[in-house]
Amino acid sequence: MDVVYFGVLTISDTCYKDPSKNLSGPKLVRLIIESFSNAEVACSIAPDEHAVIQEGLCRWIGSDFRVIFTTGGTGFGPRDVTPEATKTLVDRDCPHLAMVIAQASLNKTKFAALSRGICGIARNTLIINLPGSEKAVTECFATVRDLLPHAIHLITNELTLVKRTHDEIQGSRPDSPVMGHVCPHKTGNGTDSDRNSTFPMLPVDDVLSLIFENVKRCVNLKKLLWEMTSPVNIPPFRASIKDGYAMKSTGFSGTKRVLGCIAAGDEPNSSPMAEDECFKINTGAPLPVAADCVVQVEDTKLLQKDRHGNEVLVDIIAEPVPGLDVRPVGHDLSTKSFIFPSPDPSPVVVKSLLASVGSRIDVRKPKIAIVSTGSELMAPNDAPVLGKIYDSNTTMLEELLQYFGFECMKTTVLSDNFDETKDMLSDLFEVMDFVICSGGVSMGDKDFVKPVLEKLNFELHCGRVNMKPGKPLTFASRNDKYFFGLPGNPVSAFVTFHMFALPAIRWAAGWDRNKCSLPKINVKLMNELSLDARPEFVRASVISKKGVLCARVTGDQISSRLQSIVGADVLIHLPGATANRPTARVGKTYPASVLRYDFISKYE
Ligand SMILES: Nc1nc2c(c(=O)[nH]1)N[C@H]1C(S)=C(S)[C@@H](COP(=O)(O)OP(=O)(O)OC[C@H]3O[C@@H](n4cnc5c(N)ncnc54)[C@H](O)[C@@H]3O)O[C@H]1N2
Ligand code: MOO
Ligand SMILES: [Mg+2]
Repeated sequence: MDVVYFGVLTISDTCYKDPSKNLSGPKLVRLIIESFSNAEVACSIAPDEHAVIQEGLCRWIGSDFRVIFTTGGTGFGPRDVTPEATKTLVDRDCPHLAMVIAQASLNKTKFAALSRGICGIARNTLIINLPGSEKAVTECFATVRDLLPHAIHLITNELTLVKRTHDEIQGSRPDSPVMGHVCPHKTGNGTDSDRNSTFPMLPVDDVLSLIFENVKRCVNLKKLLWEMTSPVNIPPFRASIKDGYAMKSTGFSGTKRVLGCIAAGDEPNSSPMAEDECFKINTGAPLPVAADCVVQVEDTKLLQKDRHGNEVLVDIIAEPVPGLDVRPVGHDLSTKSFIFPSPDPSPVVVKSLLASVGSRIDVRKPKIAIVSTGSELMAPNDAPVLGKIYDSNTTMLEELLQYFGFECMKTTVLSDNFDETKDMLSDLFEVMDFVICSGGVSMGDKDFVKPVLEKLNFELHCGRVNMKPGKPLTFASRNDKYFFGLPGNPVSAFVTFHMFALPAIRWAAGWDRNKCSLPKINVKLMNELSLDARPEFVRASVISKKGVLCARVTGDQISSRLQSIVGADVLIHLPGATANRPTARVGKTYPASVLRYDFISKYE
């Protein structure tokens, strides 16, 4: 097993004079050894002197040392010069690494703002400045620990080292529960000797960013809807809020003569009315011109009817006050004001609000087709055939589109054939904006989707995502045409539809970016789960226990088992496993994407 060399340089006048005071240096050494079984760590102490610090660093840079941690000398004191001494030695800055450290430290204490440590690459060596305290180095090391194997591989740019980095540093400690760690950067060249996928395994968030960067909007909802003003007042007349009697508020309570009845739909009555007179009126009916208030029927007594049964005299018990139970003209929405107080593209909202002002706009929606690939697929109404399976993805994706308010214009099932796939996609894209395809995107010699896209001159933005399920997800575009290649396993297709295809379609349909992805909540985990090397999106039912949202996993999570979507309210986001974090524990809180509106399965 190859050794990976680390250097730890303590930078402190005090420790230089009295090494027994050096606590953070030995602490770092222990942390490195505990984390990486094949690590060899050299350590040294330098005073806060620019030249001596550089001398110490240069002893290690460019030799076999892959990572140097410095501790101390990063503060605001006049002799704190570690960042300056480091800066002139590095060839390439790593500001984001420094940012991650700062961010994590700031979460613990705002005094972290007084540390000026930098990170950078000097030849083949990564230098990381950490503060001087033992507590700070422990916290900062925990922040960067998992990044180191990948960082080392990237700096050295060696595929063999990637593998070694995996196998030796992270995965194969005899006591490590994490075997087979997956490096998101790992890509092969697809040749006979390296048959790994040529597509880098991108983080989920990077794929979402690629989607938002590349998908164009097919409609400008801002211009079309959000800036639209009302052509009418609601209500268009002063309307009664109650069933009761309309009168003048100046007439006070007491006995009043009933002049007639006004029902919803009647024209506003403009006959004169004295203070001791009133009209019987229904909810929603227009107030008589002479009236300024309504007293509800419960606050009146019927005193007299005529022989036809019509009311003649009523006793008004409650005091009539101006405006009582009257909705003024334009109270709910006035002419020329915005119809939508905020952008909300839900079809229910848009269509009903437009209807309320007497308008109808057919907002252009993305044109979407669903394609299922697989020579093994039978339609659900076919008689069973040996070797074939029923196609569930077509139905599932069609229903999902409908559930989220989009339409599927066409569905097609294709066998695993290059030309058939190419011709069909070519035809579909004559009309469609989106093709949501499932199957045929992984590593098999019948997985033709990626080659077909290349043949059709699509740009493949993503061919693999670091997630489970859904690894081979493919996203490609050509001008204003977009292709999602969801992995064929039904649950992978289900999860990747929600995580990627839905946000893309919503974005194209004009939704605000922060509304495109499923809403997220926090849930308490009810099952202990071993973590996969890939971040995992686990289907679970939500149970509200006295208001606390708890999530129970829906059985076996293998991506072929469609039953795991039964009762699935959320996708719990579990992180990838590390040597220190092999499991997700019961009672721990995790973020979860909400799959459906009725997302609480049970109340306890
Ligand atoms: N050598 C490797 N093999 C596989 C890898 C890998 O990285 N290296 N990835 C695996 C992962 S992860 C997934 S997910 C699948 C995805 O494969 P494809 O997208 O190529 O899909 P197919 O191979 O066509 O089918 C996979 C599976 O799903 C069933 N299927 C497909 N379509 C439907 C449908 N419409 N209804 C129901 N079931 C469907 C199909 O019969 C297969 O069993 O690849 C792994 N392989
Ligand atoms: O990504 Mo696959 O979906 O792990 O089965
Ligand atoms: Mg396949």
